[in-house]
Amino acid sequence: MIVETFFANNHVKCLSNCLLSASPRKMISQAMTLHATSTTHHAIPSAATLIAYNEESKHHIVTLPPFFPSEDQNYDAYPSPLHKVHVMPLLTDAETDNLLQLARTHATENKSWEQQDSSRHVSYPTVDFAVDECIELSHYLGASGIGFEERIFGALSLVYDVDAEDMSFLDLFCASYEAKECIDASNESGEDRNTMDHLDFHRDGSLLSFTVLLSPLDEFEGGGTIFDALGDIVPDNHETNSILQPSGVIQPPRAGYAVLHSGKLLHGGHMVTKGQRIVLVGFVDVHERNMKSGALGPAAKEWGRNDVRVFWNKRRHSLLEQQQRRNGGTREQPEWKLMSGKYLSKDTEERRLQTNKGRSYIDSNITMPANIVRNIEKRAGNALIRKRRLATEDKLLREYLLPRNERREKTDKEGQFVEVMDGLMFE
Ligand SMILES: O=C(O)CCC(=O)C(=O)O
Ligand SMILES: [Fe+2]
Repeated sequence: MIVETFFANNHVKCLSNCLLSASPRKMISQAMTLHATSTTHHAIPSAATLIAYNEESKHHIVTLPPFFPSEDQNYDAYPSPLHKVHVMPLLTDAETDNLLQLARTHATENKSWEQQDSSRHVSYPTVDFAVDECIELSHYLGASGIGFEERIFGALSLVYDVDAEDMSFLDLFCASYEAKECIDASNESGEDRNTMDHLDFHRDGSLLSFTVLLSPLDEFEGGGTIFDALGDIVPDNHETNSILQPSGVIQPPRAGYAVLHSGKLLHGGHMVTKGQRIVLVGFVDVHERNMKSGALGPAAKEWGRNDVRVFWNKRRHSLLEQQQRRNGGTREQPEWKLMSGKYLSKDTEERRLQTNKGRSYIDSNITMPANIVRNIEKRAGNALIRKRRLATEDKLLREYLLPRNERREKTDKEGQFVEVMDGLMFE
């Protein structure tokens, strides 16, 4: 069923060209409403139905397809602002060049792009440096420079419907991806470099995130931000330079563009196969008054369960391979030794009780019954795991950001704190 709902429902505003120079307030007054059509049911939508584009503002909006059953009355808020990934011009060419120069100089002087930074990003160490480590870069981006914070918060505020004053940076850093060929070449010259050419799928700590491309597109191949939820979308044939590429990769059309998305989407840095891709990445925290409390916990728990299933699946495959090698190529069920009595059928349980060995005793020869193994395998299949993971993600995107009328009042905590500080300092 094709329905005109996507942007008509949410009145997603689109930034106009004045984004590059104007204040957020001016941008709001010039904002435009985009309309697009899309499917709301489960058939995989085509790229054309998911991408809306405004020629004047050069603003692309990609809406993630639904994965959570729409029949559930409690979760009909599809698509929410968080289902959208935005690609738009953010920096002028001159600003992009200046930033790239400053970043390159700092990285070279400090060897910042020669090792992975596991101190700031523990689980997914990226090759980067924090902007506040570089005074020149901080000044250039700051209020007396190009006013980057106001610009990016203004853009995020428009497209995600969150007040800019409720946003703060959790992190802002410059990352470098280098193709393997570069690494090999530099290792030949005796240097010990530990660079990255991609970033695995992950979720950021922040509700909102962005990546600004600093390198010109002709300086690298591959790259882009990859989204699990867009992995099934087949880009239209005639759209060879579409921003949406196969496997769910979003590639901005030129340097200076930003990709804005929710950090809670499963995403990564797509493999750079040639050259170097330099990006400015930001994690933006949003004040909790905007969020449904208790929504993230259950989602994270479910994702954790899925990770365990993925782990089990990997182990099963490696066991299968081992067994295949031993048995000369026959692909048989791996034999699972039972570690817990809970998988035993009643008969076996009775038999075990007769032998008076107690419930916790498992004979080292007892293997998991084949029908149970088949069941577990079915539940651990990669396709099913992905489907469940995406359904959980979709549900979170629908409920996490509260509608405006349900958001809690702004508290004046910061204001009071400043008053006390002033009192202490000036009395
Ligand atoms: O390189 C990109 O486009 C994504 C980077 C990212 O997801 C991150 O650094 O957390
Ligand atoms: Fe990320």
